[in-house]
Amino acid sequence: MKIDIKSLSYKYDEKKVLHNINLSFNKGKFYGILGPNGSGKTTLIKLMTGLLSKKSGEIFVNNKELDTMSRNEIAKNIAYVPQIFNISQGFSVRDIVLMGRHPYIKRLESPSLEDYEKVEEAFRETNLTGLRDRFVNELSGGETQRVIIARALAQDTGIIVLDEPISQLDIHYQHEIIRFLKYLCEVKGRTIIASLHDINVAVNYCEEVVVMKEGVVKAQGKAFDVVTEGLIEEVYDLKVSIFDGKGRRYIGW
Ligand SMILES: Nc1ncnc2c1ncn2[C@@H]1O[C@H](COP(=O)(O)OP(=O)(O)OP(=O)(O)O)[C@@H](O)[C@H]1O
Repeated sequence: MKIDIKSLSYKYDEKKVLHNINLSFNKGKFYGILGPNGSGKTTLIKLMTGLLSKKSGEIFVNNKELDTMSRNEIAKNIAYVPQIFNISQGFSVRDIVLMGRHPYIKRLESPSLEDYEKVEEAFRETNLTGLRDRFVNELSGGETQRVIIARALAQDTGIIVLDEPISQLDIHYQHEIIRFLKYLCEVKGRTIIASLHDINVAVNYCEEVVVMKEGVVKAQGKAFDVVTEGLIEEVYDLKVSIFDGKGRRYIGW
């Protein structure tokens, strides 16, 4: 399960926001996309999940051009966890997670036994079993984020793309979600791509990072190799110090 991006550029009306992006995301790895506000992370994510249609360049999902894939086909390959999830009143946790099965349920048909089993599995994996009958608009931010991740799991895709999955969470839930994403890569072989604002999390948990600035990929590769004091200063315009200890790397300012 992989995504290959070749010579991708994008503009909103006349404003060019991505410039000649070339990237590959490979099976079973956890990728972090870093970069300052407005550097193009969300735009890139929306293009690779088919939410925005590209204007130049190529995006391949498992060697198939994204443009040639139906919405359903994309949804069977890539699950998307958005940055902001507006939940309509009146949906239970179970309703939302079952929505992950939509690509598999034929029009006018009811969910199958397999659909319900996938939903139950997603509940178990995200520790949501006890919350399944609650209304989603009555949950905390951390619980809501877990519900959206559970929906992505129920979608049963090889690739999960998340836009800032932990930026609204306290450190307990940040840790829980990041560890869970790592487990999905290492144990379940999923490809995880997440935009992240926390450089410390990206460096210590992601196998590879992509660092963007003003719509350009400034660096990509193994997190420990790529994230240097010089690169952070160049990209974020901020002097930082990097410390190593107990097998971890800390970026301080
Ligand atoms: N719908 C839109 N119409 C016009 N310009 C947009 C639109 N969405 C984003 N932009 C612009 O595109 C650029 C990239 O935005 P994008 O949201 O992709 O960045 P980002 O790295 O995800 O930012 P953040 O970290 O703040 O979420 C910014 O200059 C932004 O103002």
